[in-house]
Parts: sequence; C-alpha cells; structure tokens
Amino acid sequence: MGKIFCVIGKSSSGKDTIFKQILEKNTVGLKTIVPYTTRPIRDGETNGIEYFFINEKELENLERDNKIIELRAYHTVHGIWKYFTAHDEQIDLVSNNYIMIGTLDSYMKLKEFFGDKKVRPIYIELEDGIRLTRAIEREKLQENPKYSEMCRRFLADAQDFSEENIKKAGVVRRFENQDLSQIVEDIIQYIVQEIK
Ligand SMILES: Nc1ncnc2c1ncn2[C@@H]1O[C@H](COP(=O)(O)OP(=O)(O)OP(=O)(O)O)[C@@H](O)[C@H]1O
Repeated sequence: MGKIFCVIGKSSSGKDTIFKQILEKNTVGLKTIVPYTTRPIRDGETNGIEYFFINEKELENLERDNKIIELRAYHTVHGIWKYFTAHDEQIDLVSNNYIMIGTLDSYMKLKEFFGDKKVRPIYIELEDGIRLTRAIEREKLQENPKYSEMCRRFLADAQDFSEENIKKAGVVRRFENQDLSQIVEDIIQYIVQEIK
C-alpha cells in the first residue's frame, strides 16, 4: 500500500525548490498530487505543476461534488486566496506513493481522510533571518513584488508553525535547508526507508 509524503514548512523555507529536486531525482517513482488554489498565478509558475489555478465558481462546483479533502482560506492584502486538495482521479494509494506540498493543517486533514499510517510529514526548517532574506530575494525577481503580503505571511507563519502546533500535528523529524543537495539526499533516504 502506498503513502503520501507531505512537504511542510514556513514560507520560503524551500518547499518548492526541494520538492522539484526530489522529483527530478525520482529514483523511487513518487507521483505528485497537484493542489488547487484560487490565488493568481505567479511569474514562472505553470498551471497543473505547482497548483491547478482555478476560480471561485470552479471551486464551488468541486465543493458541491464533495471532492474537497482540505481547504485553507487566507485573507491576503489582495483578497481571499484559497488553497485546497481535492479527492480527484490523481490519488490511487493501492498502486502508488505520492509527494505533495502542504501545511500543518492540510497534513492533519490528510491523515484524517486517509489514516495515520498512509501520510508522512517532511518538515523543512530554516533559521528565520536566512529565510526572510531568501523571501526578499525571491520577491525582488517578481515583476510586481508584493512585499506587504510577504511580511504578512512571515508573521502568520510564526503562529501557524508554533512549537505547540508542530507537536500537535505529530511532526517529529525535521530537515534543515542550509545545503540544498544535502537536504534532498536526506529526504530521499527517509522516503526509501518509509516505503520499504
Ligand atoms: N538551500 C537553499 N539555498 C539557497 N537558496 C535556497 C535554498 N532553498 C531554497 N532557496 C531559495 O529560497 C527561496 C524560497 O524557496 P521556495 O520558493 O522553494 O520556498 P517555499 O517554502 O516553497 O516558499 P512558499 O511557501 O512561500 O511558496 C527561493 O528563491 C529558492 O530559490
């Protein structure tokens, strides 16, 4: 039976970067569960790769069909952005192992939906100063940098990922994102052990 590996961590901790590298080196045949969002697409993103980018009307249709496993709504400076995982035809735990990017909350909802044994966290950690510097550098590269939203997320993360919440979610192992090739190697080793 397959497992779902859920990559979680604060904003700019390196989730997207690590996720892409793991998939590039994909020696264990992991599949992806592409999440959905109603936020606007960013420069460099592709629909169906980082997210399925959909509108409110399409989300309503999925809700009506009871397809939503978990949904988060963020009150941003640009309005409400929703991020969610849908129980669509992507997911087949009889045949496959999956890797996806999530939050502590979505990780817990996945566990509720599929059962504790089928869902594993991959928690990415990084010292706040380095993380904020990386966030600023990333934002600068955008055509219209959204620094206030970046700051809002940085502050919100401090609460969302409090030690209490991390413990409540049952996250024990942490992966430090200083050196990219090292963290990717450590995570792949962990996944190989978990799916043995
Ligand atoms: N090990 C690393 N060394 C140097 N830079 C890194 C490293 N990992 C990631 N970065 C850079 O840090 C920035 C944030 O990384 P990334 O976008 O992957 O974070 P994220 O956790 O997915 O963020 P968000 O949740 O906000 O989307 C990116 O510009 C990325 O290139």
